[in-house]
Formats: sequence, structure tokens, C-alpha cells
Amino acid sequence: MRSAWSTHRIREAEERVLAVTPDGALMRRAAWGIARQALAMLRERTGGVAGRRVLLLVGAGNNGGDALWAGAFLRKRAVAVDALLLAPERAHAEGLAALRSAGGRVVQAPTRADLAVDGIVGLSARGPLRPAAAEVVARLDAPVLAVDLPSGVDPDTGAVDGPAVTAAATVTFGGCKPVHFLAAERCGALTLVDLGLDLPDPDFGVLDRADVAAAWPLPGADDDKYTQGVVGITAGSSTYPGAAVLATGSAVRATSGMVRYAGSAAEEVNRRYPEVVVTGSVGDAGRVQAWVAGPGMGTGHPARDVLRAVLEQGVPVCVDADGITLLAKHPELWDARDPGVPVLLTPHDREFARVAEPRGIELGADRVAAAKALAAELGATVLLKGHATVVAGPDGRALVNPARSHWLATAGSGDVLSGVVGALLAAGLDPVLAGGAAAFVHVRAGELAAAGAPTSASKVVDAVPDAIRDVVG
Ligand SMILES: NC(=O)C1=CN([C@@H]2O[C@H](COP(=O)(O)OP(=O)(O)OC[C@H]3O[C@@H](n4cnc5c(N)ncnc54)[C@H](OP(=O)(O)O)[C@@H]3O)[C@@H](O)[C@H]2O)[C@@H](O)CC1
Ligand SMILES: [K+]
Repeated sequence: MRSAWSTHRIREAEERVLAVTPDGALMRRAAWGIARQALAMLRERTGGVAGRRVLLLVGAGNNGGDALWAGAFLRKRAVAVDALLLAPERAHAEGLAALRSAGGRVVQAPTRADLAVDGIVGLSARGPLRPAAAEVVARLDAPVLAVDLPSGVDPDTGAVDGPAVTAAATVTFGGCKPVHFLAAERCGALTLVDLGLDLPDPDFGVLDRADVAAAWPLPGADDDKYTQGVVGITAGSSTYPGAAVLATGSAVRATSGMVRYAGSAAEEVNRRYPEVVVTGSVGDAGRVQAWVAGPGMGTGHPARDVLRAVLEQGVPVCVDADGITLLAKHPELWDARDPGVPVLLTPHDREFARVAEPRGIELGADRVAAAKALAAELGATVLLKGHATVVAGPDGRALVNPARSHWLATAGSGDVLSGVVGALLAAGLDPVLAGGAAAFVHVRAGELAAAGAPTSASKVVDAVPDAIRDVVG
């Protein structure tokens, strides 16, 4: 698992190391990491390094200092290095001296380059690129290697509010920052240079394939259809059976245990998935180890009563879509649950706001903080859908699943996710892990279903087994 720390935590840890390290040593270590990456990119893109041209974009602080030192190292490999100083009077003095004495040039306008190094701003970034930097970046035609993070993107939230760098690669130092996962597409390939920092618990973790594989429940020799966890789905309606078919189908594809469906779309669900045990109501459904409630179930009183019946059963529940709207409209529904049993909400932004705003929690640029605050307030796990999915538990733990493509922005995609979450909750996974692993497999299923062209939620359902095979295989 990779981890991310907000900038103030990284700074505190850096200061402890700086206090016991010779002056400039950390910066030179950071800069050497950038120079190595720059050499690799030059080699890969141009077939060599000597005589290739690198343009440094140098801002007012230590981020620019890193770039200047990296330029000095590149000069030793016979790379031609030009530095464009965006705040000449505040450029890092030692870095500039090192670059000059290594034969680098200071230029007044961007020059032709095989690679640009973005040392405009790093940990101290606030807001988008300022006009002078924005103009230079807009005119670049070389690929960009970002120092620490792409300038113009908020380091702690990944928010982009105007002009910003999109990097082909980023080299960061000490520990990853939230931007690297919340705006992964702006960062390109990420490399971490170790600075020996002693870091506290991270702000959030990022599951990798091996983590999801280790967590994914696989049937063992002693398992039968019941022991793997039975998933119950209550979703859809006779008028809108689609959500029921998608959520149930996705649970069927995500587990080899049993799936039950309770609701008025029973006939359609059974026609599409004969292996599902269907019934008209939650009360008649028989025992399950987790419920998924909400997609397409409506927001009227009958649906409210169904949701209450589900929450009263004392098993983990994934509440999605209309179920979330019902919880916002009828906060007393929370009283129906046993507080010791996990509830996992899977809102998109508007659903999140419906539940959070009456409780004084705003969904601003800091999506991780908002999800954590709502999870703590509700005593529930919150999976906030979005470009990067955030899963926050009531105990302060959080996971982020960065998006790798946009194909999942399709109708019914959320119903598919809730079915996978239900399968994992029924297998007994911790809800934060269940949310994170489901989001990971959902993204993979979306990629496989799309294969580079628009797809549909039904295809994503069908791709769930391939996604699981790809992850656990
Ligand atoms: N600490 C360490 O040990 C190590 C640190 N290291 C490196 O130091 C970096 C942090 O350096 P830092 O703190 O000097 O600030 P940095 O990010 O360069 O910003 C400089 C100034 O830019 C300005 N500015 C703000 N927003 C802006 C915008 N949108 N567009 C344009 N300009 C903007 C703002 O000044 P203002 O103009 O507002 O007065 C700000 O003060 C870190 O990311 C890493 O690369 C590594 O060497 C490892 C060891
Ligand atoms: K930067």
C-alpha cells in the first residue's frame, strides 16, 4: 500500500531531518533524484543524453532550487541546460550558482528543449499558476518533468482552479502528497525519493493490486454457497428494474457465494440471473450476511420502510443512491441500525451534500477531509465517488482509489459498484477495505469493458470476473 501525507505533516518531518543534516544535503538528494529521472526520460525519448536540451522553469522557492541543482547535475552529463527564472531576484542562490558554474545558462524566454523541468512551485503552492508562469507553460511543447508536484495543482486536495502543469512524470521527496493520487493524471509517472523522514500515520492509503489480491475473498476447500457470505440486494422497482439487474448481476459476478434479491423487480432479475434467489420483500428474503439497499428503489414511504427493515437486520449494509436520499430525508432511520454493525454509504457529490450539509459539513475542494468528517459524524463508512474515489471510515482511516480512465462515467456504473461492495461486506471484509477493494476492481472492470471505447454498465458487470482474475491471478 502506498500512502499520502498532507504538506504540513511532510514539512514537520522534513524540519526534524533538516535539523540534523548538513546544509543543502536534502536538496541535493532531491535534485539528484530529478536529474536521474530527467536522464532516463531523455534517453527514452531521444535515445541519448549528451547534447540534449533541458529547460528549467524556476520559481521563487526551494522547488526552484531543486530544479537548479538538478540542472547542475545534468550539465555533468553534457546536457545543455537553460534556466528561465520566473522570479529572478528570489531564485535559489546556491542552486543558481551551482548551475552557472556547471555551465548552465539563464535565459529570458523559453528555449527549444527536449524536456522541461517544472520547478515553479512545490509544497508552498497556493492557487493556479500565476499569469507569467501560465504563459510559459502554455507555450511549452516539450514533455514536463515536475519537481515534487505539477505546479498550479493544489498539493493537499489535487484541486485545479485555473492554469496548471500536466506532467509526463513527477519526482517527489520524503513521502507522497495527496495531489499525487487525487490528481494522478496531472502527475504522470510518479517516483519517490527517500529522504529518511520519520512520518506519522498517513492521511490516506492507496491500495495496489497486491493489497486487493490479498484482501479478496477466495473460496476454500471447506466453503459452500452459504459460508462465503450471502449478499442480499434490495434495489430497483417494477417500473425501473435496471438498477436491480445491474446491482444484483454485479454481486453475482463478484462472489461465488449466494445472492438474494428482494423487491418488485424480482421477475426481471430472475430472468437475467436464474441463480439469484428472489423474493418480493426483505422480510421474506431469508438470512444474508450483508445487504445492498438503494439503487432505483425510490424515495417514497414504501422505500423508506424497506430501508428501515434492512437496517434493523443487524448485518452490514451498503446504502446507495435512493437509499442515501432516504437517509437524508429521514435521519431517524439511523436509529434502526445497531451502531456496532457497519453501514457503508456510496454517495456521489449531490447525495453526499444531501446528507452532509444539514450536519454542517461542506463538500469543498478537500474531498478526503469532507468524507472523513461525514464518516466520523455518522459512525459509518463513506465511499465518495468521483474521479478519485475516497473511502473514509468512522475511525479516521481513509483510502483513495485514483481513476486511471473516465470510461466509468456512464449510467448505471454506481449500481455495479454497490453490488461488488455488497459481495465483499458479505464475505466479512472490513468496510473501508471492502470499499477500497471494490473501487479498485470496479475501475479495472471499467477499463476492460471499455477497452478504449465507450462502454455501458451492463458490459462493466460482465467484466467484473475478468477484473477479479486480473487482480488476484
Ligand atoms: N524543506 C526541505 O527540506 C526540502 C524541500 N524541498 C523542496 O522545497 C519545496 C518547497 O519549497 P518552499 O517552501 O521554499 O516553497 P515553493 O513551493 O518552492 O514555493 C515558493 C513560492 O512560490 C510562490 N507561489 C505560491 N503559489 C504559487 C503559484 N500558484 N504560482 C507561482 N508561484 C507561487 C510563493 O511565494 P509568494 O510569491 O506567494 O511570496 C511561494 O513561497 C518542495 O516542494 C521541494 O521541492 C526539497 O528540496 C527537499 C528538501
Ligand atoms: K513543481
